[in-house]
Amino acid sequence: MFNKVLIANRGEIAIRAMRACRELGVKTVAVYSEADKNALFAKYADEAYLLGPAPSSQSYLNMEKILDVAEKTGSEAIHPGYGFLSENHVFASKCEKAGVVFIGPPANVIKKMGSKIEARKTMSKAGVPVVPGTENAISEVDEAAEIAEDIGYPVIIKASAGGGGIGMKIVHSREEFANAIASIQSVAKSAFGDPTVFIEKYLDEPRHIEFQLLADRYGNTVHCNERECSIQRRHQKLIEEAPSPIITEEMRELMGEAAVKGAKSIGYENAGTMEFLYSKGEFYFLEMNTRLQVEHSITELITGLDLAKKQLCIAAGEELAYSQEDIPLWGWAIECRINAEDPLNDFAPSPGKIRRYRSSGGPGVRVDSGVHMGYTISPYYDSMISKLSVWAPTRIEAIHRMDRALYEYVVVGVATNIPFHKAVIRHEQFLKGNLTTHFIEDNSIIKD
Ligand SMILES: Nc1ncc2cc(-c3cccc4ccccc34)c(N3CC[C@@H](N)C3)nc2n1
Ligand SMILES: [Ca+2]
Repeated sequence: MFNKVLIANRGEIAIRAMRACRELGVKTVAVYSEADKNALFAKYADEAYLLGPAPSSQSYLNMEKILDVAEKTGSEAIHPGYGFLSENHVFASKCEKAGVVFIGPPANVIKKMGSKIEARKTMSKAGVPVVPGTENAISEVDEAAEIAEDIGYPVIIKASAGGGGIGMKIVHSREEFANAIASIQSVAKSAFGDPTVFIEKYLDEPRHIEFQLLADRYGNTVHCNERECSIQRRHQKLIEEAPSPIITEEMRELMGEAAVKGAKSIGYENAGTMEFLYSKGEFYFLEMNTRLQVEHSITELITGLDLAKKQLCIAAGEELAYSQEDIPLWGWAIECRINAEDPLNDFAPSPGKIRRYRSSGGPGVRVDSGVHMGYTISPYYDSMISKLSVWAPTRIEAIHRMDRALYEYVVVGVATNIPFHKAVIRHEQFLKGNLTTHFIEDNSIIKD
């Protein structure tokens, strides 16, 4: 096991990684920006170093500075968290070259899964169902139009380098096609510096079901069940649950097997998530995330696993001491992302100083937070205050528990989306488990 690990992130995920290190007796090094000099994570670490000014490009994305601190402090490994450099294959290979262990998959695997076209092709070859669509990048518009005809409208055009829903456009007819391709290519070019696009059959009302994976460096790979992430708003996940109300035992086995098969086919290592679209009893590979995700907490709650510790153990060369049968699924977990956003002002970020703060507690409640009383939420980063997760033996009990936990949560000084979560968790469609990706707009839940 490592003696010292640098956490190249901030907020709740930095504390999450540091908690895992502390339990393993590993020393921790924090790196922070000017805006985070009073942040909890910087205090929690054994050592903390200033990276630079608040803008991410001058701090949490500054690869050289981070590697410099790792070298100076004798950190043997770097935990990238999520966001920032966590799926940056250039950074992962710089770590490898610098002799610092990047806690995640090998750089070439990150690179491969970062291209949606490459990922689709690889998964299709491995026998994982993919959405019907183009095999390769679109080059000629006319040829692409032919393919769209074969697929059958509506189709969706996606940027290969895209993620989180940026660079997607639904096309309903031939007439719209040419303009749609051109607009996505220019969006992709400006957003990702890569105009490559591809086409898929548009699945109506899909559910977003993702499988948590764990793989060691010796080929042992298991899945840790699924998470339902369909309650999204503008591609930002808001409420997640594990397991999914729609996935049966049989379907879980089929999708889990596909996820493991796909991960093995690319030589996956460490924690990862395979995202599927689920529609009319069929599932299709959507994309693979080569990092630990925000919502990993609910998987930990229903399995008893500590995924962050597993990441450290795997990166340190330990074998995964589990076979698939050893991974339990017990009870039900729900997570609400508590953000400093104003639901009555189109969820606009609401940075500022937290004057009163009392997080929820009691039976079956877990709060992963990076803030504290008196902390000022910065406009430079995402507006997450915390992840509020609950566990209970059944879904309905988990819903009642989340309702109670939301009632207890006190944040004064910034607007939060707590009222929004209260409305969703009480909504009859939610109670019934009717969670399509159109849930929010279909149910105009925005009002307080
Ligand atoms: N072929 C095909 N058909 C329907 C889709 C619908 C969506 C989608 C669109 C809007 C919200 C969503 C929420 C959860 C899951 C998927 C969606 C979608 N994506 C891809 C990125 C993800 N954040 C949203 N891809 C799709 N692909
Ligand atoms: Ca992704």
